[in-house]
Amino acid sequence: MTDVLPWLIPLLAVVVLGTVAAFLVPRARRGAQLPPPVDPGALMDLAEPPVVEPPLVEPVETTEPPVVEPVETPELERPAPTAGRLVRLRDRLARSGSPLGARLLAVLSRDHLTEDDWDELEETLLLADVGAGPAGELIEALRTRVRVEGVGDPAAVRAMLRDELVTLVGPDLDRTLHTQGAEPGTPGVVLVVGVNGTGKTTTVGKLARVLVADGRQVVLGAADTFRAAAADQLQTWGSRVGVPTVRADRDGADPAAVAFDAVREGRSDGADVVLVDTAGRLQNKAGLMDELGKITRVITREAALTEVLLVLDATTGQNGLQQARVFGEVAGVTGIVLTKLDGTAKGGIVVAVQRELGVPVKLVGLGEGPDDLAPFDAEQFVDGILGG
Ligand SMILES: Nc1nc2c(ncn2[C@@H]2O[C@H](COP(=O)(O)OP(=O)(O)OP(=O)(O)O)[C@@H](O)[C@H]2O)c(=O)[nH]1
Repeated sequence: MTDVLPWLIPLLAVVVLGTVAAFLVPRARRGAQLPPPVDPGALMDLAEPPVVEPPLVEPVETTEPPVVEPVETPELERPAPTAGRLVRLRDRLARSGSPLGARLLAVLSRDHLTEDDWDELEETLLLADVGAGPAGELIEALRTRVRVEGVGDPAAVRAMLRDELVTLVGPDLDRTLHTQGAEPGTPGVVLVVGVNGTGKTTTVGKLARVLVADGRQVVLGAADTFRAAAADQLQTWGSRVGVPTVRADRDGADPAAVAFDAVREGRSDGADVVLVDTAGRLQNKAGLMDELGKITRVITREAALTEVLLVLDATTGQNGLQQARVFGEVAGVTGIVLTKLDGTAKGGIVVAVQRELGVPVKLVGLGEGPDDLAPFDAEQFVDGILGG
């Protein structure tokens, strides 16, 4: 036994070591296997949402100072003189195809006027928006004169019709635009109101030119803070003739505050007239109409309102009368501006609206050109309609 021991011990050691190795090597191989790849989506579901760092914004190095473009001062325009504007523009009335004059003359020139002829005359007047009352009055006046004077040569018929139309339009109405300050040291203040799109901003711009042409110093107030582009539009009108515009520093600002600032600015600048443009409003929108009342009240803290102009679109016909009525109540309208008379055969609205409101038409818009606004005059207007 002792002889076997010296080689038996190493043999046992080899056997033990082999067994241990056989056991350990496969485990080591398994442990070395990589776990299957982890789906990042699955982790995202379980883990806290990652904190997303904002991307680093590289500071932009400016090597050159920014280029400041010089502000170009536009060359000031010289508006057309006020006198004679309606004469200059009156062919627009005739050209706009105002068939009123031509048709009235054609019927009146017939040899023997029958009842049908008189009906036709009345219908022509109604189609031109003269209104039933004034149309009836005109027919009566013409009937009387035809009975007395007879229907003679075309020139006499024309003169007769002209007379009666001028009477209907109102040659004696005071159409003065009140732009003188109510007290010494205060500017005249003209507030311009009306429904959307009738031409208020355009009218304020054109009116500024009329006043500049007459040598007056004007300030504009952009109290239409409702339509974003209105203040820009107004400012453009003003800058063309060197007239400053007071405007809000943000959209939707309080229009009464802008109106107030404009009047204050006009006063401190020693301006002659402040023209205040307002947002278009529907006559049935109570909030906007209240706002108009507020604008009026606030302005008068600084200076008296000398004129409230209601801008009416002549092409809207009888609908304009309804507007006129409501604005008359809320804003105390003192004068009417009839725009777009160049685009309508409904010149008779001049008569109808004056009757409806008891307020004279003071200005008429006869085109989109900057000087296509004219002080209204009954005789020149009728001559325009009759194409004479
Ligand atoms: N043909 C013609 N177009 C006119 C006349 N007056 C104004 N317009 C046009 O009418 C459109 C509306 O004019 P605006 O001055 O913007 O009207 P607004 O009343 O200020 O409009 P809101 O601010 O939206 O209420 C413009 O395209 C003007 O050029 C006119 O006498 N004749």
